[in-house]
Amino acid sequence: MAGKKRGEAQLQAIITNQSLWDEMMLNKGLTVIDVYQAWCGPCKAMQTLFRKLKNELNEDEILHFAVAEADNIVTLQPFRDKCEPVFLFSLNGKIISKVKGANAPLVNEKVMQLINEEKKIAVGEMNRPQYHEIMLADSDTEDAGEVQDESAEEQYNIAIIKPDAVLSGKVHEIKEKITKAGFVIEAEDKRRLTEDNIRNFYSRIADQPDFEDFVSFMKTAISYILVVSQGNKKLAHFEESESEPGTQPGGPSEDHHEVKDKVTSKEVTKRDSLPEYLERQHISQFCDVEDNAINVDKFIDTFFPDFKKMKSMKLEKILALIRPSLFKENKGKKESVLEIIEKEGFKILMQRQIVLSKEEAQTFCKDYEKEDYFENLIENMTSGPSLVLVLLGDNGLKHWKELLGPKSVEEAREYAPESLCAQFARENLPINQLYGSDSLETAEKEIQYFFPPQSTLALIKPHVSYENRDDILKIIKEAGFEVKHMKEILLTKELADCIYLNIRNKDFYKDVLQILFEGPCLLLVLAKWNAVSEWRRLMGPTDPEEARLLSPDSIRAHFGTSILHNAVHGASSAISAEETIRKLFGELDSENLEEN
Ligand SMILES: Nc1ncnc2c1ncn2[C@@H]1O[C@H](COP(=O)(O)OP(=O)(O)OP(=O)(O)O)[C@@H](O)[C@H]1O
Repeated sequence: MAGKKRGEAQLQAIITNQSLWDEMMLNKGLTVIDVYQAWCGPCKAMQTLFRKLKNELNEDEILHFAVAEADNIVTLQPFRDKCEPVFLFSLNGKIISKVKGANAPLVNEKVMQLINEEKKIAVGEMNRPQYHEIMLADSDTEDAGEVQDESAEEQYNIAIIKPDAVLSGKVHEIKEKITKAGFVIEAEDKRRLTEDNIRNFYSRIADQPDFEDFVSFMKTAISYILVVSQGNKKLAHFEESESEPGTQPGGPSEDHHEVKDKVTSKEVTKRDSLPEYLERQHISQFCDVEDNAINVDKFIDTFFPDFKKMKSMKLEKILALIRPSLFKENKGKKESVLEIIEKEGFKILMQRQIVLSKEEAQTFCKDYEKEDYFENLIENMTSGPSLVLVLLGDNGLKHWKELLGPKSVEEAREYAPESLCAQFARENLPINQLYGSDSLETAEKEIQYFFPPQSTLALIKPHVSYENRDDILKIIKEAGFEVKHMKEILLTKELADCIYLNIRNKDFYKDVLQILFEGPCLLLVLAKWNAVSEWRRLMGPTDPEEARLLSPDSIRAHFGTSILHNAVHGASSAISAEETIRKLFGELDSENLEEN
C-alpha cells in the first residue's frame, strides 16, 4: 500500500505529500483516511477503532487505513487549519463519503457497510452501487459526523410481509418499526401473491427441499408488499434502547468510550441495511427483503408499474374552486373550465358542488376582507353553488397558480391576458373567478374541510377468482379509495347476519348465505370522501344484467354473473358501515369511524 514504511506492520499508511496521495488513490477497495493538521497530528482516539476493524474484518486486500497531512497535499487544501478531525472514505480511488468529528460509531458503520458491500459485489450477490464522488469542502453547514453519502440514485428494497404476519395482525407493528428507524415506505400494496410472483421473488431459495410447501403457504392469503428506501440519513437514528446489547456499531469495547461519549442521538445516522435492521429487531421471519438493485428494479416494475413515473414527478394535490357565477355560466360550455383543467394535465380526484354559508365564505375570502368589494364578494360566493375540486398534478401547486394568473382582474388583463383570471373575468367582481390553495399545507386543510374522509365496508364475494379480485382492487384504488384494512375470512352465520342485516327476512337470504359460504370472502375497509355512496356507485346496480345496461363501467357489470353472484357488497349507510366495520375488524378502525 502506498506510503507504508518498509517492514513495518503499521495500521495506517502515512501520506505526507501529493504523490503519495495519488498513489494511495490506486488502492483497491476501501481506504479510510484520517485527514490531520501537522500541528495537532492524527486522531489517536480513532486508531483503536481502526485496529479493531482491521483485526476483526481481516480484509487487508480491500480495507486500508491512512493518515494524510492536509498542509502538504493540494487535494486536501479545503481542510487546512481546521481543528476538527475529518475522515474520508475512498472507494477504489473515489472519495465517496466524509465524516467530520471523531465519531467512532459512524465511521464504524460506514466501514462495515462499505466492506460488506464490497464482499457481496465480489461474489456476485450485489451490483456495485453508483456512488458519486463528493466535493472536498469543509462546509460549515454540515452537522458534525454527517455522512456525505451521495448515491446517484435512491436505493430501494422490496419487503414482503408474509401471510402469517398479516393474519396475526403484525403489519402495523412491522411498518412502524421500519419507519421509526428512518426508512421510508415509498409505496405499498396488499394482495395475494400469484405463484409466478412467489417463484420469482424467492428464486434464490428455490432449491430448498420445502420450497413447494413454502410456495403453497405464500399463496394462502394476502401479503403486504412494500418499497422501502433508506430515507433521510440525517433524520434516521435508532433508538438505542431497542438494540441488542453488544450489537451497537462501535461495540461494547471499552476502547471506544473516549469517542463514543461525543455521539449525540442527533449525530447517529442509520447504521443497518433494511435486512440487518429487521434481523436485529427479530422481525425478519415475518418480512422478507430483496435488496439486489437489479432484482428490486424488476419487482418494482411487477408490483408497482407506475412507481418510477410517479417518482420522477412531483405530484401535488391542491384544492381549486370555481366561484358561483362562473360555475353557473360555464356549465355545458364547449371549452369549459373543467376541460381546460384536464387538458393541462390535472387529474380531478374529487369534486362537489357546495353552497357556502356566509361564515364559510368569509373565512374562504379572508384575503379580501379589507377591500371595498368584500360584501359584494361574500354575497356572490353565497349566491349559489361553487364547484370545489381536488386536483392532482405534476408540480400541481405552482402549475395551478400559473394557470390562474394574478388575483386581480386588472392586473391579469394587463400582465397575463392568457391566464384563467383574465379569460373568465366577470364585470361585477374585480377578482379571479377561480381559486387555488396558496400552499400545500393550506391545500391539505382545505381538502380535509371540503372532503372529509369516510370509511365504508366492502366485500368481494367468494365466487370471484383471485385474478378478478386483483382487478377489482385495482379499480378501487384507481377510483381514489384508500384500502385501509383488508382481510380474507370464511364468514360465519353471525357475521353474515351482521353484514346483511337488511335482508335477513327475505326469501332469497338463504341463497345469499349459500353463496357467501362457498369460500373465503375478502373484506375491505375503504376510505374516501363520501365513501359509502361512492362505493355503491362503483359497484353498480344489484343485478349484473341491469348493471350492464345502466352502468356498464361498474364492477358488477364486469364481474357479476347473476343477481346472487354479483361479485361485491357494500354497506348501505354510514351507520351500518360503522357497525359492521367494528364487528368485523374489531377496534382496528375505531379511530376513524367518527368520520362517518
Ligand atoms: N331478488 C333477489 N333475488 C336473489 N338475490 C337477491 C335479490 N335481491 C338481492 N339479492 C342478493 O342479496 C344481496 C343483498 O341485497 P340488497 O337488496 O341489499 O342489494 P344491494 O344493496 O345492491 O347489495 P349488497 O347489499 O350486497 O351491497 C344482493 O347483493 C344480491 O346478491
